[in-house]
Amino acid sequence: MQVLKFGGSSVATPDAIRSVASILQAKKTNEPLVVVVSALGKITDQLLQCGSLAATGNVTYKELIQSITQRHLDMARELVPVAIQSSILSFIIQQFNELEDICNSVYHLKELSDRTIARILSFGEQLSSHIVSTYLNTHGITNTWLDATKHIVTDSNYLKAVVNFPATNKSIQSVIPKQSDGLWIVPGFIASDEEGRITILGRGGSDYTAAIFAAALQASVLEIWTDVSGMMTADPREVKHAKVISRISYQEAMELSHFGAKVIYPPTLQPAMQLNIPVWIKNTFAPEDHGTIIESNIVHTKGTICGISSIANISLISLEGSGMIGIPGYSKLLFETLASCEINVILITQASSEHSICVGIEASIATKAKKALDKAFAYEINRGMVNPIVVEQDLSIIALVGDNMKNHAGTSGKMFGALGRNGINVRAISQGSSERNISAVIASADVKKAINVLHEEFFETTYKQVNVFIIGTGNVGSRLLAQIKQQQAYLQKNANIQLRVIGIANSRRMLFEEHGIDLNQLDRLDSAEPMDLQAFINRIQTMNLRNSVFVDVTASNSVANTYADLFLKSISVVACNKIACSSAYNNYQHLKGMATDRHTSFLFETNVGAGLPVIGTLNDLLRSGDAINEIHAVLSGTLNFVFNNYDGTRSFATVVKQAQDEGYTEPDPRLDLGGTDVMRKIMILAREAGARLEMEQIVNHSFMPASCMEGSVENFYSEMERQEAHFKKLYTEATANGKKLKFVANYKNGEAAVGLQQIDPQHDFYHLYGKDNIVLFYTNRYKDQPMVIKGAGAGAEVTASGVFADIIRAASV
Ligand SMILES: NC(=O)C1=CN([C@@H]2O[C@H](COP(=O)(O)OP(=O)(O)OC[C@H]3O[C@@H](n4cnc5c(N)ncnc54)[C@H](O)[C@@H]3O)[C@@H](O)[C@H]2O)C=CC1
Ligand SMILES: N[C@@H](CC=O)C(=O)O
Repeated sequence: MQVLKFGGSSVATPDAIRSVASILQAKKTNEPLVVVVSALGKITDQLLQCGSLAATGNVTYKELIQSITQRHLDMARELVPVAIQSSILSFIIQQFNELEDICNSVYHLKELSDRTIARILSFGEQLSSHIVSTYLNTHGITNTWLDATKHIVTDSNYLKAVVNFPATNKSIQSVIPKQSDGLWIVPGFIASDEEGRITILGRGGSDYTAAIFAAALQASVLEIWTDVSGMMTADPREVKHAKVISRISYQEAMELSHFGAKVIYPPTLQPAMQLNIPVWIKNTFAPEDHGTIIESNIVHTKGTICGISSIANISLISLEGSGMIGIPGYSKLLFETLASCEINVILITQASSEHSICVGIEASIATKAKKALDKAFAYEINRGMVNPIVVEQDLSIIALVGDNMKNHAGTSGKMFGALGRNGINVRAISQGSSERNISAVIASADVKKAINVLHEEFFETTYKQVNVFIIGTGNVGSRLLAQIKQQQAYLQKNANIQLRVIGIANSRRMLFEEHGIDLNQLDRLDSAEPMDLQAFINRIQTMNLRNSVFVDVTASNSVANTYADLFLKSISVVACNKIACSSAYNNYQHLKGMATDRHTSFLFETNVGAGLPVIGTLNDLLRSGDAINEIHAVLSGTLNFVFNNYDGTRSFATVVKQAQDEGYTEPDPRLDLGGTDVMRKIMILAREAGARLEMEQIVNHSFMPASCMEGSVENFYSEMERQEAHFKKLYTEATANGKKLKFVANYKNGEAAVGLQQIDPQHDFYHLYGKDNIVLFYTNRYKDQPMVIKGAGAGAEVTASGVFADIIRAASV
């Protein structure tokens, strides 16, 4: 014996009913089949509306009945051959005449009792089951229509009737023999009381009918056919990569369904569950899909949780006060008051300090609850023993569900770690002793992000999604975008990172694409909306995507000033812009502190030495217990290039211009030539090493004539031409001494200085070619021979790759 139930969507259209027929045909079983049918999709709501309109004196119920009649007639005409249509058509018309008579009475009496509602609603299943039965009979699938109202016996609670199981089981067993190959079509949802008055079985009623038949007949399986391929690991409208759960226990299904997975309403499956009858969720429109089997004793081989669910529109009600500690009776009064107002409590937490009790309830009844509780606790509130009730709004519950969580350490750590890293504040937590569910109350605005974060953490072993927002598409930014484009597929395949660029901006335009910008179509930026920095930041925050990384590839002060707002939302920042880290020490520390507090990344490896691993190495030394005592370095790629290439045959200005054209200089090359860029870098290293250093404290022995540094960049170049003799003299003197010119930065004992030096051939800095940088770290462990880091220290390609590495580091946290 098998029982199958087809829901409203499975019988909503003629094609859907044809699919039902194919499914039944494919069964080819010798077992008896009972097929329970819901009303055509949306009909139950419309029938209810007919009753309500009539009861409120609104005559449009007649038009609504007309259109419902038409839908059923059209359905029958399309499905049943013309020659034999007349009997089903007259049945439909007769049923709707009856419905109209009932609604007319409601209209005249302006009275709509529960009994009448039950009667009105019963037409939906009566009609759909007759149409299905007739269609099947006329297409070679012989069946018997069985009136559920004659066999399911209930009390007279018309809208949520309670089944009399002994009478019902006996009646069903008497009409359906266990040993047969018959097929019965049964209307779901409807029953009758002992006087034969129609009753309905409440929410999920057709599932209940099916479960009642399955239990009465001790079916081998109960199949629930619907329009999705089973219960999923998360709501697929929220989580793109949600997967169907192939097997799940009854208890897990209960928990998941309670928390919003609307595929089934498990309480209605209770009769089948009590007898351990497996319940199989299948898709009428994709019958080849496996679906979900709900049964007992599931052994999950993978993972500790089977799904993630959520409930929206929650309010938290808090009862708090020092007068509660150690005094029994507060929770009794709280829950009694809520119960007396028929307020359902969805979640409960109480701290072991007994100082507060917090309950989650439906938001729509929060005001009613507060009023009732303030009244109930008026005495205690007036005496200051407890505070007036606090209601927090705009909240939702998210829950992890899984039998395997029991006695399995680490699930909640993983859950809250992932939420924390993404800046999702948890307002309340609840875990029952069954350890099958961990629930957290969070802001509704964070729900989508939270579910995705958790889904990724627990289910998506394939890859982690990282959402990147880049400002700056110049010299370095354009190379960064090219490198990301080249590596996206590689990262997904080899590093399990799906790196999506969601926003790009420069000083003129900004472009967003929630599902990732196609990096082959970057010219779209030229016609995108005008750049507005605040709007760009707001957009990142409101998109609220998980694993968001902001990348600053500008040299802009205003962009650097946005980092704090980003950290507030736990968004990681990667910057090659040096302004933030070389700003006032307090600001630098504040930003680093914020990033740490928010468990997010602030990475700026390229601030010193471009793509060279300078800051990372320094931090590794410190983390492993070493201390930086001295730093000696050549930190300007531009100046090293200039002094390596200037020999008096071309003007100094021409060589500087070449450095700029090759992408080594700052957007404003005067910062390189005047030494500011090197001052920033040595200060950043000193700060990272633990020194509290400001720019004003660094001594700069500048070699630039003051006149070159005044006015515009144009003036800078023309004045350098005029001062050629000065640069030639510097060069000639050094060469005459057998030395090379290097712009050197030194740090020792909390003091730093930068300046041009003549370097002799024995020095580590002498053989430093092209645009290379070199850094010598003298530490407690590297006393005599320093740790040396050397290599290309400027250039768009290497800098972009350093930024890219920081993005991947931020993504890998
Ligand atoms: N070139 C190199 O070797 C290295 C450069 N860097 C740093 O990289 C950063 C970028 O350098 P480049 O790409 O050479 O500069 P660039 O001048 O070529 O590009 C700067 C980009 O930032 C955009 N931008 C500037 N201000 C903006 C604002 N307020 N809002 C939106 N967009 C804005 C510009 O439109 C442009 O797209 C600089 O901070 C530099 O210090 C760091 C290490 C090495
Ligand atoms: N302009 C800088 C680039 C790297 O920070 C340099 O020349 O070193």
